[in-house]
Amino acid sequence: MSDAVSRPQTMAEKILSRRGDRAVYAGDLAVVEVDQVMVVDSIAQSFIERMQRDLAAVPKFPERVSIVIDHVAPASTVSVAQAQKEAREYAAQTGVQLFDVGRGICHQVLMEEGLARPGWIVLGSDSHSTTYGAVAAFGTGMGATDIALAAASGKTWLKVPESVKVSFTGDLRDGVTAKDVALEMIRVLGADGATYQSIEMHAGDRFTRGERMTLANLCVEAGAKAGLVVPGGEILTGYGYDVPDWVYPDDGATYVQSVEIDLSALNPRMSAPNEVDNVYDVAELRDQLRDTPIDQVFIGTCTNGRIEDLHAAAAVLRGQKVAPGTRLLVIPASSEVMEQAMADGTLLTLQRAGAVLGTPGCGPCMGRHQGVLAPGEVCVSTSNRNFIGRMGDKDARIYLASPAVAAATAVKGRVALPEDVITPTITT
Ligand SMILES: CC(C)[C@H](C(=O)O)[C@@H](O)C(=O)O
Ligand code: SF4
Repeated sequence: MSDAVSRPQTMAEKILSRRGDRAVYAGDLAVVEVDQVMVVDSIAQSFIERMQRDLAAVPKFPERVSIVIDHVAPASTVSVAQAQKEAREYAAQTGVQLFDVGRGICHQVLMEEGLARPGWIVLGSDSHSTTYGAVAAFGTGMGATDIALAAASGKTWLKVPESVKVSFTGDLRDGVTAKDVALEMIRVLGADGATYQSIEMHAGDRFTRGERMTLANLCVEAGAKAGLVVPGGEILTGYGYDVPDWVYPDDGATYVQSVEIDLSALNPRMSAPNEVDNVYDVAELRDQLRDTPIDQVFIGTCTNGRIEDLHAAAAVLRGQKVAPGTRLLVIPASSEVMEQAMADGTLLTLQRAGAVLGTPGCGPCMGRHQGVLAPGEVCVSTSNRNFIGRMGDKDARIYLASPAVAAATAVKGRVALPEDVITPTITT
Protein backbone atom coordinates (compact mmCIF):
# COMPACT_ATOMS: atom_id res chain seq x y z
CA MET A 1 0.00 0.00 0.00
CA SER A 2 2.76 2.47 0.96
CA ASP A 3 4.48 1.61 -2.31
CA ALA A 4 1.18 2.14 -4.16
CA VAL A 5 0.58 5.49 -2.45
CA SER A 6 3.94 6.82 -3.55
CA ARG A 7 3.35 6.10 -7.24
CA PRO A 8 2.73 9.34 -9.18
CA GLN A 9 -0.92 9.95 -10.04
CA THR A 10 -2.93 11.71 -12.73
CA MET A 11 -5.64 14.20 -11.73
CA ALA A 12 -8.37 11.61 -12.18
CA GLU A 13 -6.47 9.14 -9.99
CA LYS A 14 -5.91 11.86 -7.39
CA ILE A 15 -9.57 12.82 -7.10
CA LEU A 16 -10.88 9.26 -7.11
CA SER A 17 -8.32 8.28 -4.44
CA ARG A 18 -9.15 11.24 -2.27
CA ARG A 19 -12.91 10.74 -2.39
CA GLY A 20 -12.51 6.99 -1.86
CA ASP A 21 -10.69 5.21 0.92
CA ARG A 22 -7.50 4.08 -0.82
CA ALA A 23 -5.01 5.07 -3.49
CA VAL A 24 -6.34 3.97 -6.87
CA TYR A 25 -4.82 3.86 -10.35
CA ALA A 26 -6.14 3.41 -13.89
CA GLY A 27 -7.99 0.12 -14.18
CA ASP A 28 -8.80 -0.19 -10.45
CA LEU A 29 -12.37 -0.18 -9.24
CA ALA A 30 -13.05 2.77 -6.96
CA VAL A 31 -15.92 3.33 -4.56
CA VAL A 32 -16.17 7.07 -3.95
CA GLU A 33 -18.23 9.72 -2.19
CA VAL A 34 -20.27 11.85 -4.54
CA ASP A 35 -20.42 15.58 -3.87
CA GLN A 36 -23.26 16.45 -6.21
CA VAL A 37 -25.79 14.47 -8.25
CA MET A 38 -27.49 16.36 -11.06
CA VAL A 39 -30.69 15.20 -12.78
CA VAL A 40 -32.04 16.84 -15.94
CA ASP A 41 -35.70 17.10 -16.88
CA SER A 42 -35.54 14.49 -19.66
CA ILE A 43 -34.30 11.85 -17.20
CA ALA A 44 -36.20 12.99 -14.10
CA GLN A 45 -39.11 10.59 -14.55
CA SER A 46 -36.91 7.48 -14.81
CA PHE A 47 -34.77 8.76 -11.94
CA ILE A 48 -37.83 9.13 -9.71
CA GLU A 49 -39.08 5.69 -10.75
CA ARG A 50 -35.73 4.10 -9.87
CA MET A 51 -35.66 5.84 -6.51
CA GLN A 52 -39.23 5.07 -5.52
CA ARG A 53 -40.06 1.79 -7.22
CA ASP A 54 -36.73 -0.01 -7.59
CA LEU A 55 -34.77 1.23 -4.59
CA ALA A 56 -37.57 2.36 -2.27
CA ALA A 57 -35.13 5.03 -1.16
CA VAL A 58 -34.96 8.76 -0.54
CA PRO A 59 -31.91 10.89 -1.33
CA LYS A 60 -29.35 10.35 1.44
CA PHE A 61 -28.15 13.94 1.23
CA PRO A 62 -30.91 16.01 -0.44
CA GLU A 63 -28.64 19.07 -0.55
CA ARG A 64 -26.29 17.09 -2.78
CA VAL A 65 -28.99 16.42 -5.40
CA SER A 66 -30.23 18.95 -7.99
CA ILE A 67 -32.96 18.66 -10.59
CA VAL A 68 -32.71 21.10 -13.49
CA ILE A 69 -35.57 21.72 -15.91
CA ASP A 70 -33.64 22.86 -18.93
CA HIS A 71 -33.82 20.58 -21.95
CA VAL A 72 -37.41 21.28 -22.96
CA ALA A 73 -38.23 24.40 -21.00
CA PRO A 74 -40.91 25.75 -21.04
CA ALA A 75 -42.68 22.45 -21.71
CA SER A 76 -43.61 21.74 -25.33
CA THR A 77 -46.25 19.01 -24.92
CA VAL A 78 -48.65 17.74 -22.28
CA SER A 79 -46.50 14.71 -21.51
CA VAL A 80 -43.40 16.88 -21.06
CA ALA A 81 -45.41 19.20 -18.81
CA GLN A 82 -46.60 16.21 -16.77
CA ALA A 83 -43.04 14.90 -16.33
CA GLN A 84 -41.88 18.34 -15.20
CA LYS A 85 -44.78 18.60 -12.78
CA GLU A 86 -43.74 15.28 -11.22
CA ALA A 87 -40.14 16.50 -10.95
CA ARG A 88 -41.29 19.62 -9.11
CA GLU A 89 -43.42 17.58 -6.74
CA TYR A 90 -40.56 15.19 -6.08
CA ALA A 91 -38.22 18.08 -5.26
CA ALA A 92 -40.77 19.57 -2.87
CA GLN A 93 -41.27 16.22 -1.10
CA THR A 94 -37.62 15.25 -0.77
CA GLY A 95 -35.94 18.61 -0.33
CA VAL A 96 -33.60 18.21 -3.29
CA GLN A 97 -32.74 21.45 -5.05
CA LEU A 98 -34.87 22.41 -8.02
CA PHE A 99 -33.79 24.78 -10.76
CA ASP A 100 -36.95 25.42 -12.72
CA VAL A 101 -37.80 26.68 -16.23
CA GLY A 102 -35.70 29.65 -17.22
CA ARG A 103 -32.90 29.23 -14.69
CA GLY A 104 -30.74 27.76 -17.41
CA ILE A 105 -28.74 24.80 -18.67
CA CYS A 106 -27.80 22.32 -15.96
CA HIS A 107 -24.01 22.62 -16.35
CA GLN A 108 -24.01 26.40 -16.40
CA VAL A 109 -26.38 26.53 -13.42
CA LEU A 110 -24.37 24.11 -11.28
CA MET A 111 -21.24 26.09 -11.97
CA GLU A 112 -22.91 29.40 -11.10
CA GLU A 113 -24.40 27.94 -7.93
CA GLY A 114 -21.00 26.66 -6.73
CA LEU A 115 -22.23 23.07 -6.94
CA ALA A 116 -19.09 21.93 -8.74
CA ARG A 117 -15.77 22.69 -7.02
CA PRO A 118 -12.12 21.70 -7.32
CA GLY A 119 -11.54 18.11 -6.18
CA TRP A 120 -15.24 17.22 -6.11
CA ILE A 121 -17.00 14.35 -7.81
CA VAL A 122 -20.10 15.47 -9.68
CA LEU A 123 -22.35 12.97 -11.42
CA GLY A 124 -24.91 14.15 -13.92
CA SER A 125 -27.62 12.35 -15.86
CA ASP A 126 -26.21 14.13 -18.88
CA SER A 127 -23.21 13.28 -21.01
CA HIS A 128 -21.77 16.81 -20.96
CA SER A 129 -21.19 16.56 -17.21
CA THR A 130 -17.50 16.46 -18.17
CA THR A 131 -17.91 20.29 -18.13
CA TYR A 132 -17.24 20.38 -14.38
CA GLY A 133 -13.64 19.47 -15.15
CA ALA A 134 -13.24 23.17 -15.93
CA VAL A 135 -12.86 23.72 -12.19
CA ALA A 136 -10.99 20.45 -11.58
CA ALA A 137 -14.07 18.53 -10.48
CA PHE A 138 -14.32 14.96 -11.73
CA GLY A 139 -17.59 15.38 -13.64
CA THR A 140 -19.11 12.53 -15.56
CA GLY A 141 -22.42 11.45 -17.04
CA MET A 142 -24.30 8.34 -15.95
CA GLY A 143 -27.69 6.78 -16.66
CA ALA A 144 -30.78 7.02 -14.46
CA THR A 145 -30.03 3.82 -12.52
CA ASP A 146 -26.48 4.80 -11.53
CA ILE A 147 -27.61 8.32 -10.76
CA ALA A 148 -30.39 7.01 -8.51
CA LEU A 149 -27.99 4.69 -6.69
CA ALA A 150 -25.66 7.63 -6.08
CA ALA A 151 -28.51 9.81 -4.80
CA ALA A 152 -29.72 7.03 -2.50
CA SER A 153 -26.32 6.06 -1.10
CA GLY A 154 -24.18 9.19 -1.49
CA LYS A 155 -21.63 7.04 -3.30
CA THR A 156 -20.84 5.53 -6.65
CA TRP A 157 -18.39 3.01 -8.03
CA LEU A 158 -16.45 3.24 -11.22
CA LYS A 159 -13.39 1.94 -12.99
CA VAL A 160 -10.59 4.47 -12.70
CA PRO A 161 -10.00 5.79 -16.23
CA GLU A 162 -6.67 5.93 -17.99
CA SER A 163 -5.60 9.49 -18.80
CA VAL A 164 -4.63 11.30 -21.98
CA LYS A 165 -2.43 14.33 -21.48
CA VAL A 166 -3.16 17.32 -23.69
CA SER A 167 -0.69 20.20 -23.39
CA PHE A 168 -1.44 23.59 -24.86
CA THR A 169 1.53 25.67 -25.91
CA GLY A 170 1.82 29.16 -27.41
CA ASP A 171 -0.90 31.77 -27.43
CA LEU A 172 -4.08 32.11 -29.46
CA ARG A 173 -4.10 34.60 -32.28
CA ASP A 174 -6.79 37.30 -32.33
CA GLY A 175 -10.14 35.92 -33.40
CA VAL A 176 -9.29 32.35 -32.39
CA THR A 177 -11.25 31.07 -29.40
CA ALA A 178 -11.51 28.21 -26.91
CA LYS A 179 -14.17 26.65 -29.15
CA ASP A 180 -11.66 26.44 -31.97
CA VAL A 181 -9.19 24.82 -29.57
CA ALA A 182 -11.82 22.34 -28.39
CA LEU A 183 -12.78 21.38 -31.95
CA GLU A 184 -9.12 20.95 -32.85
CA MET A 185 -8.59 18.76 -29.78
CA ILE A 186 -11.49 16.52 -30.80
CA ARG A 187 -10.13 16.30 -34.34
CA VAL A 188 -6.70 15.29 -33.06
CA LEU A 189 -8.06 12.70 -30.61
CA GLY A 190 -10.88 11.45 -32.86
CA ALA A 191 -14.56 10.94 -32.03
CA ASP A 192 -13.84 7.75 -30.10
CA GLY A 193 -10.15 8.43 -29.49
CA ALA A 194 -10.44 8.83 -25.72
CA THR A 195 -13.21 6.34 -24.94
CA TYR A 196 -13.59 5.94 -21.18
CA GLN A 197 -10.42 7.95 -20.62
CA SER A 198 -9.84 11.15 -18.70
CA ILE A 199 -8.54 13.99 -20.85
CA GLU A 200 -6.19 15.98 -18.64
CA MET A 201 -5.62 19.42 -20.11
CA HIS A 202 -2.49 21.38 -19.21
CA ALA A 203 -3.19 25.00 -20.01
CA GLY A 204 -1.09 26.95 -17.51
CA ASP A 205 -2.87 30.20 -16.66
CA ARG A 206 -4.59 30.36 -20.06
CA PHE A 207 -8.36 30.42 -20.44
CA THR A 208 -11.15 31.86 -18.30
CA ARG A 209 -13.54 29.63 -16.39
CA GLY A 210 -16.04 29.90 -19.24
CA GLU A 211 -13.40 28.93 -21.80
CA ARG A 212 -12.31 26.00 -19.65
CA MET A 213 -15.96 24.92 -19.57
CA THR A 214 -16.02 24.93 -23.37
CA LEU A 215 -12.89 22.74 -23.44
CA ALA A 216 -14.09 20.27 -20.80
CA ASN A 217 -17.58 20.19 -22.34
CA LEU A 218 -16.33 18.93 -25.71
CA CYS A 219 -14.24 16.14 -24.14
CA VAL A 220 -17.17 13.75 -24.18
CA GLU A 221 -17.21 14.12 -27.96
CA ALA A 222 -13.95 12.13 -27.97
CA GLY A 223 -15.72 9.54 -25.80
CA ALA A 224 -14.04 10.69 -22.60
CA LYS A 225 -15.23 9.77 -19.12
CA ALA A 226 -13.92 13.08 -17.77
CA GLY A 227 -12.16 16.22 -19.03
CA LEU A 228 -10.03 17.84 -16.37
CA VAL A 229 -8.28 21.17 -16.80
CA VAL A 230 -5.31 21.61 -14.45
CA PRO A 231 -6.22 24.64 -12.28
CA GLY A 232 -4.61 27.94 -13.25
CA GLY A 233 -5.41 31.57 -14.02
CA GLU A 234 -8.93 32.61 -13.13
CA ILE A 235 -9.66 29.36 -11.28
CA LEU A 236 -7.04 30.35 -8.71
CA THR A 237 -7.91 34.02 -8.52
CA GLY A 238 -11.41 34.68 -9.79
CA TYR A 239 -14.15 32.77 -8.01
CA GLY A 240 -13.04 32.19 -4.44
CA TYR A 241 -12.45 28.47 -5.02
CA ASP A 242 -10.42 26.54 -2.53
CA VAL A 243 -8.04 24.71 -4.86
CA PRO A 244 -6.37 21.94 -2.85
CA ASP A 245 -2.68 21.24 -3.46
CA TRP A 246 -3.35 17.54 -3.84
CA VAL A 247 -5.54 18.02 -6.90
CA TYR A 248 -2.63 18.72 -9.28
CA PRO A 249 -1.25 15.78 -11.25
CA ASP A 250 2.14 14.40 -10.19
CA ASP A 251 5.22 14.57 -12.38
CA GLY A 252 5.77 11.09 -13.75
CA ALA A 253 2.09 10.10 -13.71
CA THR A 254 1.16 7.51 -16.35
CA TYR A 255 -0.64 8.63 -19.53
CA VAL A 256 -1.80 6.40 -22.37
CA GLN A 257 -1.18 9.18 -24.83
CA SER A 258 0.34 12.69 -24.79
CA VAL A 259 -0.71 15.29 -27.30
CA GLU A 260 0.57 18.84 -27.77
CA ILE A 261 -1.52 21.55 -29.41
CA ASP A 262 0.26 24.73 -30.49
CA LEU A 263 -2.35 27.45 -30.00
CA SER A 264 -0.43 29.99 -32.07
CA ALA A 265 -0.85 27.81 -35.17
CA LEU A 266 -4.65 27.58 -34.93
CA ASN A 267 -7.18 29.29 -37.18
CA PRO A 268 -10.92 29.52 -36.55
CA ARG A 269 -12.24 25.98 -36.91
CA MET A 270 -15.54 24.45 -37.91
CA SER A 271 -16.90 20.95 -37.59
CA ALA A 272 -18.81 19.75 -40.65
CA PRO A 273 -21.64 17.20 -40.68
CA ASN A 274 -22.12 14.60 -39.32
CA GLU A 275 -19.34 13.99 -36.79
CA VAL A 276 -17.78 16.39 -34.33
CA ASP A 277 -14.22 15.36 -35.31
CA ASN A 278 -14.82 16.32 -38.94
CA VAL A 279 -12.99 19.63 -38.44
CA TYR A 280 -11.69 22.14 -41.02
CA ASP A 281 -10.55 25.73 -41.14
CA VAL A 282 -13.57 28.02 -41.47
CA ALA A 283 -11.85 29.71 -44.42
CA GLU A 284 -11.78 26.41 -46.30
CA LEU A 285 -15.46 25.66 -45.68
CA ARG A 286 -16.39 29.24 -46.52
CA ASP A 287 -14.98 28.70 -49.99
CA GLN A 288 -16.55 25.28 -50.38
CA LEU A 289 -19.96 26.47 -49.20
CA ARG A 290 -19.95 29.76 -51.13
CA ASP A 291 -23.26 28.83 -52.76
CA THR A 292 -24.92 27.28 -49.71
CA PRO A 293 -27.37 29.59 -47.94
CA ILE A 294 -27.45 29.14 -44.17
CA ASP A 295 -31.03 28.81 -42.95
CA GLN A 296 -30.41 29.03 -39.24
CA VAL A 297 -27.66 30.21 -36.91
CA PHE A 298 -27.91 29.17 -33.28
CA ILE A 299 -25.84 30.82 -30.56
CA GLY A 300 -26.20 29.25 -27.13
CA THR A 301 -25.85 25.89 -25.27
CA CYS A 302 -23.64 24.61 -22.47
CA THR A 303 -20.72 24.88 -24.90
CA ASN A 304 -21.05 28.55 -25.89
CA GLY A 305 -24.01 30.30 -24.29
CA ARG A 306 -22.10 32.32 -21.71
CA ILE A 307 -21.73 36.08 -21.40
CA GLU A 308 -18.36 36.16 -23.16
CA ASP A 309 -19.93 34.23 -26.03
CA LEU A 310 -22.78 36.72 -26.34
CA HIS A 311 -20.24 39.55 -26.18
CA ALA A 312 -18.24 37.97 -29.01
CA ALA A 313 -21.41 37.65 -31.09
CA ALA A 314 -22.50 41.22 -30.31
CA ALA A 315 -19.08 42.57 -31.31
CA VAL A 316 -19.69 41.19 -34.80
CA LEU A 317 -23.41 42.01 -34.98
CA ARG A 318 -23.26 45.59 -33.66
CA GLY A 319 -24.75 47.85 -36.31
CA GLN A 320 -25.26 44.91 -38.69
CA LYS A 321 -28.34 43.01 -39.82
CA VAL A 322 -28.97 39.30 -40.09
CA ALA A 323 -29.10 38.35 -43.78
CA PRO A 324 -32.55 38.00 -45.33
CA GLY A 325 -33.50 34.32 -45.40
CA THR A 326 -31.37 33.47 -42.37
CA ARG A 327 -32.76 33.07 -38.84
CA LEU A 328 -30.53 33.88 -35.88
CA LEU A 329 -31.52 32.31 -32.55
CA VAL A 330 -29.72 33.41 -29.42
CA ILE A 331 -30.39 31.56 -26.18
CA PRO A 332 -28.39 32.56 -23.09
CA ALA A 333 -27.14 29.59 -21.06
CA SER A 334 -28.69 30.83 -17.83
CA SER A 335 -30.81 33.52 -16.23
CA GLU A 336 -27.60 35.01 -14.82
CA VAL A 337 -26.10 35.28 -18.30
CA MET A 338 -29.37 36.75 -19.57
CA GLU A 339 -29.43 39.34 -16.82
CA GLN A 340 -25.85 40.40 -17.49
CA ALA A 341 -26.52 40.60 -21.21
CA MET A 342 -29.62 42.69 -20.51
CA ALA A 343 -27.84 45.03 -18.16
CA ASP A 344 -24.88 45.73 -20.44
CA GLY A 345 -26.94 46.21 -23.60
CA THR A 346 -25.77 43.05 -25.35
CA LEU A 347 -29.31 41.74 -25.84
CA LEU A 348 -30.39 45.03 -27.37
CA THR A 349 -27.51 44.88 -29.83
CA LEU A 350 -28.45 41.32 -30.77
CA GLN A 351 -32.17 42.07 -31.01
CA ARG A 352 -31.55 45.13 -33.19
CA ALA A 353 -29.42 43.05 -35.51
CA GLY A 354 -32.39 40.75 -35.97
CA ALA A 355 -31.71 37.96 -33.47
CA VAL A 356 -34.59 36.00 -31.95
CA LEU A 357 -34.03 35.64 -28.21
CA GLY A 358 -35.14 32.55 -26.28
CA THR A 359 -35.64 31.36 -22.71
CA PRO A 360 -32.38 30.32 -21.03
CA GLY A 361 -32.02 26.55 -21.47
CA CYS A 362 -30.93 24.05 -24.09
CA GLY A 363 -33.12 25.52 -26.85
CA PRO A 364 -33.00 23.54 -30.12
CA CYS A 365 -29.61 21.93 -29.30
CA MET A 366 -31.02 18.43 -29.34
CA GLY A 367 -33.95 19.05 -31.62
CA ARG A 368 -36.80 18.90 -29.13
CA HIS A 369 -38.22 22.45 -29.51
CA GLN A 370 -37.53 26.15 -30.15
CA GLY A 371 -35.98 25.96 -33.59
CA VAL A 372 -35.87 22.46 -35.03
CA LEU A 373 -34.63 22.12 -38.60
CA ALA A 374 -36.65 21.14 -41.68
CA PRO A 375 -35.40 18.61 -44.28
CA GLY A 376 -32.51 20.07 -46.27
CA GLU A 377 -31.94 23.03 -43.95
CA VAL A 378 -28.43 24.06 -43.00
CA CYS A 379 -27.52 25.38 -39.57
CA VAL A 380 -24.37 26.87 -38.09
CA SER A 381 -24.46 26.29 -34.35
CA THR A 382 -22.24 27.00 -31.36
CA SER A 383 -23.29 23.68 -29.78
CA ASN A 384 -21.31 20.47 -29.48
CA ARG A 385 -23.03 17.86 -31.65
CA ASN A 386 -23.77 17.71 -35.38
CA PHE A 387 -25.01 14.15 -35.72
CA ILE A 388 -27.68 13.18 -38.24
CA GLY A 389 -31.07 14.29 -36.95
CA ARG A 390 -29.63 16.05 -33.90
CA MET A 391 -31.56 19.31 -34.35
CA GLY A 392 -34.58 18.03 -36.21
CA ASP A 393 -34.87 16.35 -39.57
CA LYS A 394 -32.31 13.71 -40.57
CA ASP A 395 -31.67 15.57 -43.82
CA ALA A 396 -30.73 18.82 -42.11
CA ARG A 397 -27.02 19.62 -41.80
CA ILE A 398 -25.24 21.17 -38.82
CA TYR A 399 -21.87 22.93 -38.74
CA LEU A 400 -20.30 23.69 -35.34
CA ALA A 401 -18.31 26.85 -34.74
CA SER A 402 -17.46 29.64 -32.31
CA PRO A 403 -19.93 32.43 -31.47
CA ALA A 404 -17.97 35.00 -33.52
CA VAL A 405 -18.02 32.79 -36.62
CA ALA A 406 -21.72 32.01 -36.06
CA ALA A 407 -22.50 35.74 -35.82
CA ALA A 408 -20.53 36.55 -38.99
CA THR A 409 -22.36 33.74 -40.76
CA ALA A 410 -25.72 35.20 -39.68
CA VAL A 411 -24.79 38.56 -41.21
CA LYS A 412 -23.56 37.10 -44.48
CA GLY A 413 -26.14 34.31 -44.77
CA ARG A 414 -23.20 32.11 -45.81
CA VAL A 415 -20.38 30.60 -43.78
CA ALA A 416 -18.21 33.61 -42.90
CA LEU A 417 -15.41 34.84 -40.68
CA PRO A 418 -15.71 37.89 -38.42
CA GLU A 419 -13.27 39.79 -40.64
CA ASP A 420 -15.72 39.40 -43.52
CA VAL A 421 -18.11 41.59 -41.51
CA ILE A 422 -16.03 43.89 -39.37
CA THR A 423 -13.66 46.19 -41.20
CA PRO A 424 -10.56 46.56 -39.04
CA THR A 425 -10.13 50.11 -37.75
CA ILE A 426 -6.97 51.71 -39.01
CA THR A 427 -5.12 53.49 -36.26
CA THR A 428 -2.41 55.98 -37.01
C1 LIG B 1 -30.87 14.70 -22.60
C2 LIG B 1 -29.48 14.35 -22.22
C3 LIG B 1 -29.51 13.03 -21.54
C4 LIG B 1 -28.50 14.47 -23.36
C5 LIG B 1 -27.08 14.07 -22.94
O1 LIG B 1 -26.85 13.09 -22.23
O2 LIG B 1 -26.13 14.67 -23.30
C6 LIG B 1 -28.45 15.87 -23.97
O3 LIG B 1 -28.09 16.84 -23.06
C7 LIG B 1 -27.54 15.93 -25.16
O4 LIG B 1 -26.74 16.86 -25.25
O5 LIG B 1 -27.62 15.04 -26.02
S1 SF4 C 1 -27.25 22.54 -24.22
FE1 SF4 C 1 -27.26 20.79 -25.62
S2 SF4 C 1 -25.44 19.63 -25.13
FE2 SF4 C 1 -25.81 21.01 -23.42
S3 SF4 C 1 -26.99 19.80 -21.96
FE3 SF4 C 1 -28.45 20.91 -23.27
S4 SF4 C 1 -28.96 19.48 -24.95
FE4 SF4 C 1 -27.10 18.70 -23.94
